[in-house]
Amino acid sequence: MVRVSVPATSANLGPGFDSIGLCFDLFNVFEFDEIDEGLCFEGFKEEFCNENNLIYVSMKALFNKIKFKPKGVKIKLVEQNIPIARGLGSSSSCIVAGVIGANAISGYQLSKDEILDIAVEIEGHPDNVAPALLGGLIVAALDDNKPYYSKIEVNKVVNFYALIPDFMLSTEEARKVLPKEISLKDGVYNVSRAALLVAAFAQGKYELLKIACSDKFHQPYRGKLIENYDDVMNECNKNKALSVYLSGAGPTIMAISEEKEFFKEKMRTWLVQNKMNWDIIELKINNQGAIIK
Ligand SMILES: Nc1ncnc2c1ncn2[C@@H]1O[C@H](COP(=O)(O)OP(=O)(O)OP(=O)(O)O)[C@@H](O)[C@H]1O
Ligand SMILES: N[C@@H](CCO)C(=O)O
Repeated sequence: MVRVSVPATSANLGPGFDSIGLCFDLFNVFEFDEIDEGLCFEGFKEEFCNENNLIYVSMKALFNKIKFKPKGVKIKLVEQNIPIARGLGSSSSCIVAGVIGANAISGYQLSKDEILDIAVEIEGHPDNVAPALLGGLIVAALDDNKPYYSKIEVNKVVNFYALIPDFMLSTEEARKVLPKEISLKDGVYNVSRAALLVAAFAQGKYELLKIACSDKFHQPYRGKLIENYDDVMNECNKNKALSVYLSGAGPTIMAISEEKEFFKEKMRTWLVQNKMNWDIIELKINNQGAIIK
């Protein structure tokens, strides 16, 4: 049996659409076994117990690549801590776990970079699967669909608060509302901020995040899909967040704050007063990425 633990991620970080992502200490845990025959699921909701299960699809991608035929496969969901379709990388946790689990079952034939290539091919963009696999802050670009990346270990502490609504927003739906083209002005706005964001994390200059985390590529369009989006963003800013951005494809809104309990308690009280059934959790950066236990 192989046990794989895959962390949550927050992609885009504002301006880094499809290219920047950060890894957090919140894990989904899976177990993999080669069995005598068939496909067996344990611990999953009924809707995921079939051949379309993203973990199984990801396993098959690796098996096909190396031409390995398992007799049968058992996949167990041991812990699901990453909420589904909330912008915290639940799909990349499944993809990364599946590819790692299949690599283990078939005798560890592929390297981490080869695992990443397969995971990116399945997800279509690298900004969730790369930090989930490798940890830290990942900056990545695709060239001919192959990912090229650089990892920054983030060691200077800053507090991240995920404000998680009680409704889902799938990445598929959230990509449908994006514009096909962007203006040069918006391009310059995002390119300059994405570069500033990476430098701010590399040098621990978090005071730059206020400017660096803003975006014109996706947030203005996706914000309209999220009830209370503007109110939550404004309230985080009122409570002196260093920065606020839409995590991944949303609907989770991520606030970065130098304040600790004060920020969390103020926001929690405000959510209750406004009868909004959102959760707020503190997340710590994880520099390690997915592990086999
Ligand atoms: N435990 C699970 N078992 C099977 N499939 C899962 C599981 N968790 C997530 N998924 C798959 O991932 C999909 C959600 O992925 P989606 O990309 O929409 O959101 P996300 O990955 O949570 O957020 P984001 O990509 O914005 O960070 C689900 O519809 C399902 O297909
Ligand atoms: N970069 C992706 C992240 C979600 O998977 C998006 O914003 O659609």
